[in-house]
Amino acid sequence: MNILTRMWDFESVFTAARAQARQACQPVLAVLTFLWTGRDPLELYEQLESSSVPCLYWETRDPELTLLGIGRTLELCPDPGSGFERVEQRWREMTVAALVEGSAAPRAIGGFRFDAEAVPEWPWRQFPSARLIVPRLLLERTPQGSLLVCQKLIGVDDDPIAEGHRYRRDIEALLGQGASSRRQAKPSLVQNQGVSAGQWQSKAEALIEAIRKGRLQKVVLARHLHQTYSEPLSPAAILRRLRRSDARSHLFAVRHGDLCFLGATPERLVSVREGRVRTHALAGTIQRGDDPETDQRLGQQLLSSAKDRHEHALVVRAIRDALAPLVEGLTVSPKPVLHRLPVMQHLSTTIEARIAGVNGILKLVEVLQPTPAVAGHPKGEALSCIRLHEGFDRGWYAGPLGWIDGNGNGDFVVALRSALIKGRDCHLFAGCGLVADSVPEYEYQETCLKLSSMQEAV
Ligand SMILES: C=C(O[C@@H]1C=C(C(=O)O)C=C[C@H]1O)C(=O)O
Repeated sequence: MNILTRMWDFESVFTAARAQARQACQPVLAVLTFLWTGRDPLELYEQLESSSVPCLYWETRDPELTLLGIGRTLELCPDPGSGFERVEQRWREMTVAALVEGSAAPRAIGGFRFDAEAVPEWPWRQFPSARLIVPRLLLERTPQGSLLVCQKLIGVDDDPIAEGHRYRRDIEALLGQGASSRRQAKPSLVQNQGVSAGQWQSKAEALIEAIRKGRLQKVVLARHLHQTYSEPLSPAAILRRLRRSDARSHLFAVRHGDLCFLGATPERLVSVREGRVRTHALAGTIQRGDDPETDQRLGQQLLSSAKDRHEHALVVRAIRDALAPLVEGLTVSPKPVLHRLPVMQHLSTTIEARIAGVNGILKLVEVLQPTPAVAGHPKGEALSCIRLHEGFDRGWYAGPLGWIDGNGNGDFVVALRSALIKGRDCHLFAGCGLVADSVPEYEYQETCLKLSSMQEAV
């Protein structure tokens, strides 16, 4: 049984928030925190799978943090054309004026499409282009313990007593959720659709030719597989399998109606904690070996591959150049190291800095996204190439996904090794960087490797 070890008085906090809202003539965000002991947030996520409440799941490594957002008190959406800056400003104003009871700062979670300028197409048409949600209830778990955070925007005409009752009822319902009983057997694959290896490789060949002619230096060409399974798919069961198979990647799931976008990505776009900015360039890939010697040899091969080092260096340079005007004390590790995952290994270079001036994490996300690791270089040419030649809408695949809090902290990953799920349908995405020395056949094999971790888990 879960225990709320301290019960705040919702009604008096909401009454105070309403008084504040009336004085300011605008709604005030009230945030109340309780200690929470008990169930794994992923189990709760599974319980909520059949409900229609918006749900967001997030589980990162280094540092370890699990978030389960349930419901929505408000949504922050970038206005078309104004980028993330307005959103950041709105969030800052709202959190400065928030009434916070307890230790947790207000927090919003969400993500954005890979390409804000491309028109959403099937299978993404029903999925929002951008969505930063301030969840009504937020479970936060760190190695230090768990908290239940209640976030409510109180307007000048709200009834604090009725709102308080509503929260109590919702928390009781959450506490009353029984342990999961339906451990689903893996459904079997019925249909698999996507462009053939030959078609994809000819496309890659044409793009490599364009690179050789100097039209651009790198482009990331992706694949979209549409699979149909024998039974409706359970995002929670997939997350559970991903968590078991890959201890290094960051898990995420965003549900919208009957669609769920989820995955386990190895790539962090950027994190900010107490002003400290951390990111890495992740590009250059080779498979893992079946035994330690082969594994070691393959790792060395990747580290000494001129083609992969070039592909990687473009990413390092672009991240450094994008961050430089917004940070101070920028440091880049002198050379890449191996980032080892269960079926493949990547080159990774750590980049760190301190945030400068009034810049916030959304500003950093805006200038970084998409990096050449997932788009190419130069950015404009690479995006045009993708729009023209890739042949499908990436939607949220390879886009930024993460959270921001009221203390200026935040963490965004690049939504790779991911899938969009709807009932029995599963859309899988994976890509790879093409440079002048790329060989289409090897690149195709690389996309198969990248698709395999998610395919295994579905
Ligand atoms: C584009 C993907 O991965 C990216 C491309 C990589 C590469 O080309 O070597 C490596 C890691 C990621 O930055 C993907 O997983 O779909």
